[in-house]
Amino acid sequence: MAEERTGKRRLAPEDIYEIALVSDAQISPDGQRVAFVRTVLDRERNDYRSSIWLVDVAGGEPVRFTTADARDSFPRWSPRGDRLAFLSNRSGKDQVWLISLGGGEAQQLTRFPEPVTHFAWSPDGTTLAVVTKAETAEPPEKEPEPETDVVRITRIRYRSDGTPGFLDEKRSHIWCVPVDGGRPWQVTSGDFDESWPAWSPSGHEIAFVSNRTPDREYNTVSEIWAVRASGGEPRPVATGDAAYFFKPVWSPDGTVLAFTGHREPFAGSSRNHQLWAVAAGGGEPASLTSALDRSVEDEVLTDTAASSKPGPIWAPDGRWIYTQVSDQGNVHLYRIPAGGGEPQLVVGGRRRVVDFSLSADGSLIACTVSEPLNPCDVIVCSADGSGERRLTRVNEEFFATVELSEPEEVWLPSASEDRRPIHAWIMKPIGFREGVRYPLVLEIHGGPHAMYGNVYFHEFQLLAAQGYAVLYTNPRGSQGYGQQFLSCTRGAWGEADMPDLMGAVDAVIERGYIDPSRLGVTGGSYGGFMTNWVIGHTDRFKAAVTQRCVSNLASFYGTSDIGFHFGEHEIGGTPWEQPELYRRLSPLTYAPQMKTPLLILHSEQDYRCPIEQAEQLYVWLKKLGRTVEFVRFPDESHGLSRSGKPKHRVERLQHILRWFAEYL
Ligand SMILES: CSCC[C@H](NC=O)C(=O)N[C@@H](CO)C(=O)O
Repeated sequence: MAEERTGKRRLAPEDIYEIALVSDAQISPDGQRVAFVRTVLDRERNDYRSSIWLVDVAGGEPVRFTTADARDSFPRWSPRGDRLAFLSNRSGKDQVWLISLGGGEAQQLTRFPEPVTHFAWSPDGTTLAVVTKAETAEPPEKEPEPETDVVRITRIRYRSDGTPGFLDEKRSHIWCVPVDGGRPWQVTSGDFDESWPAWSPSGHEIAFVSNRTPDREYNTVSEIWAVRASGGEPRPVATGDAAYFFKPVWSPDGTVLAFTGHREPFAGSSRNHQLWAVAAGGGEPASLTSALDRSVEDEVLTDTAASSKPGPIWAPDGRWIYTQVSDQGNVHLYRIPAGGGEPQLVVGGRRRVVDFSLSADGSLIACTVSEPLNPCDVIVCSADGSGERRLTRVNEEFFATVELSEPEEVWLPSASEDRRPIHAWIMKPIGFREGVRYPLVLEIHGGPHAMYGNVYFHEFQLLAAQGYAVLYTNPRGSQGYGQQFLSCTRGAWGEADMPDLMGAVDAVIERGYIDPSRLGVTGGSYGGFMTNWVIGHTDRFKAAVTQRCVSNLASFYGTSDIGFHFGEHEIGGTPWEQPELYRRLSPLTYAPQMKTPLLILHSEQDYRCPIEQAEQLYVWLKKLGRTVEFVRFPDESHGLSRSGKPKHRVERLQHILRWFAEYL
């Protein structure tokens, strides 16, 4: 029907292979060109490939600049703009490569035995500050054979989601690597993990992020330190037990350091990240965004994006600091007066500013943006946001062939006593006709401190393509609506937010085109927790899919890589201090009440919400005689839906569609 009307076909799970992802838009110092990363899913190799592309700011077709059959990422212009440094796995592990804008092949700069995870150009363009866990600059002649395969664990942090196996004893440190020959030297050392190097404008010092507190094994502190580029003892800049600081950036005159974060490390993601400034010599940091009541980070969730690492950027005239701000489902670019004052919106609209960069004179900005019907493109505008132009149309051709459902942005009353309006999006099914009543799928986001928003979401579009209406909301606990809304789910998981979800479902049913006997529910991570919670507290849903879920908070405390801090803060105590609270808030407690046919999707290497969470739920429901199925994804982590092997990503989507087709 839809096809007849529009001449377009319906979206399919495998269409993830048709969508190219662009990210990390880096404008050249002279503002003439933008380098960006273009990532595609390689069906044959069941892997990802990415390359660096260039596009003229004046317009024209983007051109592919790096051509290796590899994963190239993180392009960064030399200060003179005559070459690009980037990360590439061409030699096996990610290392720094250099390519001249004048032509010629890329040259490998670093040969560390461990991957390089981040780097920064020195202001004079002679040296790179590089982050790696390597202990030597060159690989050893021969890797020593391990004496045993038995693993001895002595630290509380011994696994980290996304790192297969167990964490090793190596630490991430900063090295300096001369760009035109010469031996690299190690700048920081010791039992600390360093990240995010930022050169002082004079090139004498490097600021960085580390946790150097004595209790660092157990706490979640993140401090700002600085060290002479030649090496030596680092000095504290913004440190101590109340530091939860990231992404340092120097003022152009070198007197001030700005960074993001907050002052309650244990509260983690449940606090807005603010922008702070401190005298570069150290002192008391002052917040520049305390009146904003929003986070200066990108908090939006999607299943269709490549990663980049944007941080605040100080304008060359020293007046402004540019930063992302998460606001009601959008991620906008703001500039914050460095001396204090009203933040100014620079790039707004119903969209997500994924990353951004400034030309050397600060007159031009390049950004990657994402919108509900377009996953990603590169735009350019002036320093105040005026004169915006789109430089790429990466997926225009593909999206001209498929029909998408345009999400309607609405505010719907919560079913809680306060009837608070909850921000939500409704997608009508493809082929929608007046007078017909459709099944509805409620999507619940994770975090809980993240947000859905104005971005393309393949899973939602697929459900709409299969004839479902889709509802997604930002209930209590979500980012983007202020501190009070963000943290009010503490000690009240499920209890505080379920009424918001159910109020939204009721409000959509009232619109008249939903069949109330055909409601489905799904979500991942905390959204999986909530899916379990919801079906344990109501029988209104006819089918459910729980993904990377949590079912038992007491075992989550001991098995998740973040259980002993995130879990403890979010629930409000340890399992031995609050056994009744852990029992009350665990979905498993309500398993006997769960009647909804449930599909459990889980990755076997999920160390965030370990697969034992799914196993417990599966066996309990099976023993209770319920309709339940368990699909396990080998060699995948918590990030399966976003960065898993392409074939598994397609299979995951197919399982979701299959379950709803059968039970909804
Ligand atoms: C419910 S326990 C851990 C939840 C996890 N939070 C932090 O890592 C989570 O909900 N993650 C979300 C958002 O990133 C996800 O979609 O995986």
